[in-house]
Amino acid sequence: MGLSGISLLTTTYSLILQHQSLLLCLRAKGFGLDLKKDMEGVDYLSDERKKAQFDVEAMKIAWAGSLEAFQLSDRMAKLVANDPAFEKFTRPMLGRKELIKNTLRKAAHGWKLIVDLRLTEEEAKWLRLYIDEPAYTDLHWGMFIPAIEGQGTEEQKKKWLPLAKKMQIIGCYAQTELGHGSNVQGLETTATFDPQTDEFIMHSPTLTSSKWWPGGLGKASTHAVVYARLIVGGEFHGVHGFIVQLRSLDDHSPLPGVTVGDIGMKFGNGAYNTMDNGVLRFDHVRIPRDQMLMRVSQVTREGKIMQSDVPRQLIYGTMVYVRQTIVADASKALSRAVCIATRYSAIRRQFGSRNGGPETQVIDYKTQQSRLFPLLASAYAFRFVGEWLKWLYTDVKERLAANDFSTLPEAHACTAGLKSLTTSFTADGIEECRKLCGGHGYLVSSGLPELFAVYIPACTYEGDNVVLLLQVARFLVKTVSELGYKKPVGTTAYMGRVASLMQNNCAVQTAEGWLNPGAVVEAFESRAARMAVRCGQQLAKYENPEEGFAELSADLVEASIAHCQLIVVSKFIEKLQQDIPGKGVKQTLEVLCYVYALFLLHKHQGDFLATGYLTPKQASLANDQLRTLYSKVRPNAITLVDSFNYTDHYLGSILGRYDGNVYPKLYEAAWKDPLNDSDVVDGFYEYVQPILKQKLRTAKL
Ligand SMILES: CCCCCCC/C=C/C(=O)SCCNC(=O)CCNC(=O)[C@H](O)C(C)(C)COP(=O)(O)OP(=O)(O)OC[C@H]1O[C@@H](n2cnc3c(N)ncnc32)[C@H](O)[C@@H]1OP(=O)(O)O
Ligand SMILES: Cc1cc2nc3c(=O)[nH]c(=O)nc-3n(C[C@H](O)[C@H](O)[C@H](O)COP(=O)(O)OP(=O)(O)OC[C@H]3O[C@@H](n4cnc5c(N)ncnc54)[C@H](O)[C@@H]3O)c2cc1C
Repeated sequence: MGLSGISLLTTTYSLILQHQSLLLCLRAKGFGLDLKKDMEGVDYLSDERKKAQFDVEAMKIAWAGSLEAFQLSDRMAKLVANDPAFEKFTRPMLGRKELIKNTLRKAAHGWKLIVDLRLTEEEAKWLRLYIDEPAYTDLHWGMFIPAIEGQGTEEQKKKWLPLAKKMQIIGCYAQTELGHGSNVQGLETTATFDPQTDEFIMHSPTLTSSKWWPGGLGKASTHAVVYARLIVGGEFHGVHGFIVQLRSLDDHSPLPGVTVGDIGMKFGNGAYNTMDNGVLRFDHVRIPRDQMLMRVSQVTREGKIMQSDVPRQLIYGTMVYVRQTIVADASKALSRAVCIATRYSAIRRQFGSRNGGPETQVIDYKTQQSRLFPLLASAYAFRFVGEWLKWLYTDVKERLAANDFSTLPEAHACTAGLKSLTTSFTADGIEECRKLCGGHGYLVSSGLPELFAVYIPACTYEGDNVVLLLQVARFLVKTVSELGYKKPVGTTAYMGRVASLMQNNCAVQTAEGWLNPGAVVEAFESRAARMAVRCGQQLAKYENPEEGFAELSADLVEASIAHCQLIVVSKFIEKLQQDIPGKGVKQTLEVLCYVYALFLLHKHQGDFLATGYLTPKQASLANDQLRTLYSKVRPNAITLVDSFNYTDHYLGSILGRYDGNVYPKLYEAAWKDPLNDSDVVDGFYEYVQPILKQKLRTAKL
């Protein structure tokens, strides 16, 4: 089709949209327009794509981490996108029972592909990601298996892992209870050792001890790792994990003494309701002694407690692992929302038409850029910090295997803090992307409402974000208090220069002066160090440190955020010190890195000014530079989101379509809504017509 053909069609559509009643009339009379056929194959974003100042294919590899990682992810994305079994358009319209059945079907189809195509564990992980539907398999692979791997003995791993990895059993992670989630030491479920029979008796003594929330527990799991208070000889010996069979492997019915079910509907349509979060109660259920996970502590046949030289915190190890994966997931969720909002912002036009010419693309408004581009930069920042955190976790895991526990506190603080920082920002960022898309962003077909509904519990699960920042604060306060005699290392190494960070002030004199990694890092280090030291000084005024900690907790949370933002900024800058091939790739990433850092500096300028590191003039220069940076991002915006390499299936958004063919597809989708199956709505004759036909006798009307 030639250009004149396209413009003719576009004009026709706008006329149609303005005169919808006319179209309804045409439809009713059978004059249907084949919108799909007419607009297929046109790339409405091609002009935008031509503006790119970098090699998109090389950027895709930088985003994926390596050529191999890119190829693997791309293969799995296409495998899912081309398989009609993974259709998800109708998901938000399904009732709960249909929804769960549909999810079970997709999970079974996914497993069949994994087996038939002999996919590796890494490929299978990406396949599940692109299926893009929360399911019991997430918890089976993401928590049940890691819990056994991290807390089981060699013998236990040998017995349980092959069964789990062949999916001959399905497991979940049952820790949270109705009465306690954050406070793990407050759990009430008991596991009492019976020396007569060499068994543990699992019991739920109160209503509040009912397990509540575990994903996959409600309907799918046959087994669970259950966290319970270990009681031996009448004494409490801390909370431990136990492998407990819940349902029959023959007919899936709950075993005697086990009460289990789903906890009910959650926020949003579709969304996380594909997951069977469950409730579980035990009535004196007996399990063999060797089903307590015994890497940390062992209970002998005689009922003796033996401690290995492994710290008790390893019982929390699965959470450290999952928090690390959640940081990587934050960049995926944020980049997805940003991809939708960026493409749509280039298609959407409002105001500014001159001499009958086109209106302004909303992406060209500076306000739109100042809201959108920091989110784009954050998606890249989270991608790189996630990559680093994966490295840190792998390193810790190797050390733990060799009984070196020295880096565990740092790993705990980093995973807890970055999980909190990235999920809170991403949840807000998805909602901002919805607003950036105006009214159409509120349509389910934009993909944003479901993405938001699926994503927001990440601020709560795997540790409430405030509770986790308080864990970071404990770590920071400890680091500050030990400065006199212990050299801080890793992410707190900057505290070792606390004296100069407290004294030196920012030297930046011009807006260009902010384009200096050293100046940026020093600003973030000084702010974080000063906030942590200030908290330490305040705490010292309290006789009871716990009381002081509680009293100052809001300030401590802010100090933790400053520390975590410093980590993200530093890791982005470190990434740029590596060799990053491809024309213009490194330069474009540098722009994004400065956008990320200076956006944070602008947003939190109160901290930077209050700690005395910056003058108002320097803060204002940072903001001037930020405006210039937005202009540098603008020509690359579309190709920067193309570099995420998301298929239209994965994005699940009409507004974010690769070809930008938004209006015809939105229009087409509306007619697929079941409400439009008939012209006269079900219920009209019962409830609407009687009102229309009533003869009012009321005097006033
Ligand atoms: C791929 C999967 C898809 C994702 C789907 C999502 C599914 C969701 C699953 C879940 O939500 S599972 C349940 C998650 N639950 C939580 O995250 C609970 C949060 N609470 C806790 O982690 C702990 O209770 C607490 C807040 C850390 C407090 O624990 P406790 O009272 O025992 O400790 P403290 O006295 O505060 O600290 C003692 C000591 O231990 C250190 N520490 C705490 N946690 C860890 C850890 N995970 N690893 C290493 N070390 C840890 C802490 O720093 C203290 O150290 P010191 O100061 O004594 O040196
Ligand atoms: C979708 C979803 C899936 C989940 N999946 C699982 C699962 O598979 N397995 C599992 O075991 N659990 C699961 N959970 C449970 C989850 O881990 C807990 O909900 C989470 O740890 C938070 O605990 P809580 O609900 O007890 O919150 P609470 O601790 O009751 O938090 C309520 C409020 O109190 C505040 N607060 C609590 N303690 C403090 C404190 N010390 N200082 C200051 N403020 C505080 C919090 O900030 C929050 O604002 C899931 C939850 C959700 C929403």
